[in-house]
Amino acid sequence: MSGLRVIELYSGIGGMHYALKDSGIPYQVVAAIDINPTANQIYKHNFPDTPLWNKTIEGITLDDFNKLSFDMILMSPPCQPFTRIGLQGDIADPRTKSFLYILDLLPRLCRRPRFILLENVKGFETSSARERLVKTLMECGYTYQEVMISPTSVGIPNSRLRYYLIAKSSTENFSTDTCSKILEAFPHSADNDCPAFLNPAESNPPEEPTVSSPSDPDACLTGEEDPQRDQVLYKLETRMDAQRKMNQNKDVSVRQIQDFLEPQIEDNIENYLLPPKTLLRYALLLDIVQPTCRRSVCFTKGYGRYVEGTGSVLKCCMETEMESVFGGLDQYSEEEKLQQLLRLKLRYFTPREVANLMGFPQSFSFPEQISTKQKYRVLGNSLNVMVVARLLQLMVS
Ligand SMILES: C[S@@+](CC[C@H](N)C(=O)[O-])C[C@H]1O[C@@H](n2cnc3c(N)ncnc32)[C@H](O)[C@@H]1O
Repeated sequence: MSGLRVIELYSGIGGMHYALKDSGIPYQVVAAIDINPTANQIYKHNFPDTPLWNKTIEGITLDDFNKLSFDMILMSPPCQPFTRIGLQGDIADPRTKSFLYILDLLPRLCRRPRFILLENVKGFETSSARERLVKTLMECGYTYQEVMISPTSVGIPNSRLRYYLIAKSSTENFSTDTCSKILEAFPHSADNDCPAFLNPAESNPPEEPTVSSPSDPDACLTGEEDPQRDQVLYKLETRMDAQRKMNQNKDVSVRQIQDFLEPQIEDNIENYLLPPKTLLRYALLLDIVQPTCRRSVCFTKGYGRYVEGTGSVLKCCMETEMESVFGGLDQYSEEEKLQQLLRLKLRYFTPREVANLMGFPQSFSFPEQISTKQKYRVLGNSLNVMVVARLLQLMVS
């Protein structure tokens, strides 16, 4: 196949571009489009030869899009309108405007792209934006498959459950079987009896998708059968939380955290140790992992600044047992408490390590002037490169 002409919308730091590279598909990114100056600096630093448009998507005319004559759209529209903890403004949120503009343009393009891949947060699957997307794709004669998947599916010890949609123009040679379910594993894997693509001719109009139990263990906290599930062991953790983490750590199909750590961090560790104030105030809320673990929670853009729910921290002292520190913590004075917590030697993952856990290659780097806070921020907005690479291969094959 000759190189596909690709447009990367909402390009950020180029997660989609790295996924394309990783997929082995011959390609040429003919335009990357984003309005974030920091993300754009990082993108330019890593892909100096790719045309990068610092423009709002809705400010680009149909004519300009036609001139690009592209075969593939890759896009991760802003997720804030769809996040479960957000206001869920959905299509009424101004941040969805550019996405609706793309849906409006698609039927009017002189030459529609052969492939479309979209990434978004869990929550998108029940949105009106998703309904409109699916409706537009069907009207334009695309076959598509939706997938909800986390990087643990590609052996990476990080939870980042995301919604993906892959679509191909029906002029391509595909299976005509239907599958309206949102898959929870890669299409055609042993876990699925669903075919890879949903054919518009045989499918029903878009409706509320069915998602069975979430594949992301961090999102799977029902366990109603266990009467002791809510009993707190230590560190605000219930028996069920502990069991879930233990099961994740036993899954040898997932690599260990230590494979993703920077080798020379000891020289620089002071910059990443959790400060005493954070330890004292938030110790019970931290998600703590150690190098031998096979799990970590999703790194968000607030990592390093906020503690709760922004990403795991690393216990560097292997000799100190968590239970020995957290067991009787509430009986100590503040000073004693701090001494206990310091024994764990807790630190943040470095931006490089977060990038590793998100599947970015070693060739990816940040320009010198980008601060640590900015690095965490743009990484938190990005995606898992290896998951997208796998979906691209499935879409194009
Ligand atoms: C979820 S992030 C995408 C991240 C990207 N896939 C990556 O790997 O870094 C969404 C991006 O969309 C950009 N964005 C939001 N609204 C936009 C618009 N109307 N036009 C262009 N870019 C926009 C933001 O600046 C942000 O970088």
